[in-house]
Amino acid sequence: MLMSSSLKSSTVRPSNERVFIDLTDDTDMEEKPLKEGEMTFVSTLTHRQPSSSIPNKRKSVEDSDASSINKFALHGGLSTDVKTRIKSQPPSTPSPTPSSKALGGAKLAVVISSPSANQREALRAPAAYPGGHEFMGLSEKFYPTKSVERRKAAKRVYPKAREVDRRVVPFTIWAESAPESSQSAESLLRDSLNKNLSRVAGPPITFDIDDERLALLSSTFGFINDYVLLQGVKRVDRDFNFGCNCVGPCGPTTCDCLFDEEDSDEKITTYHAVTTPERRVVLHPKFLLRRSKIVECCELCSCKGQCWNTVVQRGRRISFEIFDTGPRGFGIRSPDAIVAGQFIDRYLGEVITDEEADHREQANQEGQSYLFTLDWKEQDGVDIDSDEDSQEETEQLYVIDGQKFGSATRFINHSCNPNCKIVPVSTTEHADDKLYSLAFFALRDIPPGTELTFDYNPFWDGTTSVDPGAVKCLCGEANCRGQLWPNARKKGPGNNATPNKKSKFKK
Ligand SMILES: C[S@@+](CC[C@H](N)C(=O)[O-])C[C@H]1O[C@@H](n2cnc3c(N)ncnc32)[C@H](O)[C@@H]1O
Repeated sequence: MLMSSSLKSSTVRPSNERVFIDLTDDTDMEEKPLKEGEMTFVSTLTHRQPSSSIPNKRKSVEDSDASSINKFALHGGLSTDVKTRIKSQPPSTPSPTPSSKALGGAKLAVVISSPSANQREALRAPAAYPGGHEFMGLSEKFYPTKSVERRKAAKRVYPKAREVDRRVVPFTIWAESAPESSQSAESLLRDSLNKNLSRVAGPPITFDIDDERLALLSSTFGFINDYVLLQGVKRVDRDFNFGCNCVGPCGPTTCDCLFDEEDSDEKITTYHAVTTPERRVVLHPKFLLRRSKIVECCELCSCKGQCWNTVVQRGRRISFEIFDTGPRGFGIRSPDAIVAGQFIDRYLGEVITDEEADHREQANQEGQSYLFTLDWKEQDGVDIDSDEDSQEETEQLYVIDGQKFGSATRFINHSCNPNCKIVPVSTTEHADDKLYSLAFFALRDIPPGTELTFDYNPFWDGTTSVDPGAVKCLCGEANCRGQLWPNARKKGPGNNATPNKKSKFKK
């Protein structure tokens, strides 16, 4: 940690005294600053003694770059001013954490800014984030540091004041990477990103992006292994789930998990094996032309989820490289050869309600869009007007937001001549019509190093007039439609984004 170079303490403190180091640089504090010398053991950091359970005495930080970096480590992200500082100056050499002896027996507590709404969510669902609390840099214990929160606390509106527990949240970025003074802020952020990636399931994900942009990406995006369900999003009760009752091995045309062909009792085969050296199981060619959902076998099935009909749930098998496409932002390609029908990866992110997605979309009118509505069921031949539950269903749609957390597929750009498509897949939760996987499959053989793309508007009605308010398409294909979505509303890659939420997915 960074404070021992300025560690001056020699005074013996009573063992029950607690010393606070304040890594926030809130400017909304009204309290009188501590007098110089009141706390002698740290000089370059803000420090204070609590006069009650809510911290209220401090002097402002003389922020060093190292404290800024620490702030990043604690928050899992950077404020704009911190980004600027990191860009302009390298961090100073961090030093070891002061021992309790050096503190004269006093207990040490570190104060960080109150977590953001997203960080609070991560605290509630740590399992979904590789590294859990540590990745987010937070423990479940924290003090409110913003004056508005402290005022609420005074009125007992805020939950009981809490403190950061350093035993739960070590300063891992320092302890594990022990950066040299020559290590740039960018490379620290790169290390942090690599650490996040080391916890992501599957083959390697690498980058061909300059250090500065990679650092920014590292500070704004985190890779996850599964959906993160946010407020208002629930899975169906496990008791409602079910599996197949196949006698003997599940058959490619007989398994109960397969849907029937329209107007026939014949089952739709989902996957089949192809003769490659690895004998890959791929999406059946007929299925590439369908809009059907796939229901994979699961542990509740007679096969216990061990048969051929379990591809998406087994996870990604190909490596990715995220690279800079220039005008279309980051894109993604694989160093591996991909065969037609091969599973690529799932689209992941925070799962939010449709209402929350509308708020986020409003707030991000100009930015890139990572929202993806899970509206397959609504489009599954249901006559919305005559369905008595339709109102309820419409209100309860869920949306995946891959902006802050997601998988590498959140970097897949649109093309009017795409080489991938998305298929809705139920893996383990057969009864859950609202929450299922969005799985990318290759539409054709894709040579190594080719950018992966899909059609953001697969149910394009053929209109040739380009909406001037729409996001311009820069795919460069001969059949380019000129726009990503049919109108200025940008709700998501893959969603056709009309306000009445008509979807591309049809069974
Ligand atoms: C899901 S993101 C794709 C990854 C994104 N390029 C990035 O840098 O993170 C969707 C956004 O990428 C951009 N994009 C994707 N395909 C594009 C295309 N064909 N032409 C122009 N922009 C595109 C748009 O800004 C869109 O909102």
